[in-house]
Amino acid sequence: MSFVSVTDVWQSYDGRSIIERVNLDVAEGEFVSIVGASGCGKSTFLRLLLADERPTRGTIRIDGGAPAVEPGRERGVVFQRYSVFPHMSVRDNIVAAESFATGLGRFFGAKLRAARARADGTLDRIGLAHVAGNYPATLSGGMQQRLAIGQALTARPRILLLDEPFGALDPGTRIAMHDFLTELRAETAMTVFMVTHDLSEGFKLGDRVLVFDKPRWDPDYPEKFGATITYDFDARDGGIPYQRILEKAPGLAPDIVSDIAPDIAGPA
Ligand SMILES: Nc1ncnc2c1ncn2[C@@H]1O[C@H](COP(=O)(O)OP(=O)(O)OP(=O)(O)O)[C@@H](O)[C@H]1O
Repeated sequence: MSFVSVTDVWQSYDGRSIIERVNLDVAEGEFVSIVGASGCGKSTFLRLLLADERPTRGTIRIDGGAPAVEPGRERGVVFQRYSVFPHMSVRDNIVAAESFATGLGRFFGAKLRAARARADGTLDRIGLAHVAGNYPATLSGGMQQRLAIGQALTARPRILLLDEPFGALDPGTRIAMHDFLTELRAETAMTVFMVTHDLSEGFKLGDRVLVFDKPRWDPDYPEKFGATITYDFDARDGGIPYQRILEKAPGLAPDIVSDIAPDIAGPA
């Protein structure tokens, strides 16, 4: 049985169709990468999974039920820009995230001490124990993003939603973060949805790579039709080498290829 089930989902804003006819079944523990041209509705799709918004049409089911409005234990989320609290120490960032995600309110006394001990366990796991007392501003970009992932994991969510989590990092840090995420995934068996602008990253980390694109196009009214999943590639065991994706998907729009994989795009 699928763990996340998306059936005929549409989303429009003020009559502008953003995504349409999206159908998807994801098993628990799968890692799903999402790519597509800028503005095609990838973040919108994540917000629907997060239940930040309700779809204009269609249904989303997580483990057979409607997604809870409060992400809490079910879903954790990480965005491209660091979402850490700058005025709190690294340890207190984890404590605050836990109290927020679990809806338990601020911790005091023995509960605070216990939460700090749990936070230290999380920091150990994400390699930040040595900077537990520091403020986030003293950390590198990669460390801040690890902290953001640590925050998302405090409530032990079953689904992790990542919106271009490594987009702001330099290439070396990015590769270190790939290793970190791969290890974390092996430990937790989480289901992951990751939006990325990098096809090679999508294939490296994902079990599947979904491409969002507009299959219908009205030149007089470009906003008439929304994007949907036009390809669902198997990326398990490395899948097809991403460089050869055009052999498998000759219909992949050139503007998408030049956006997500400029190294294999043909001349403009
Ligand atoms: N709440 C909203 N109200 C109105 N329009 C919105 C809203 N949220 C998103 N949009 C519009 O929907 C479109 C899709 O946005 P979205 O951020 O989902 O695209 P994206 O594929 O994630 O883009 P990018 O790759 O650039 O991050 C954009 O044109 C955006 O302006």
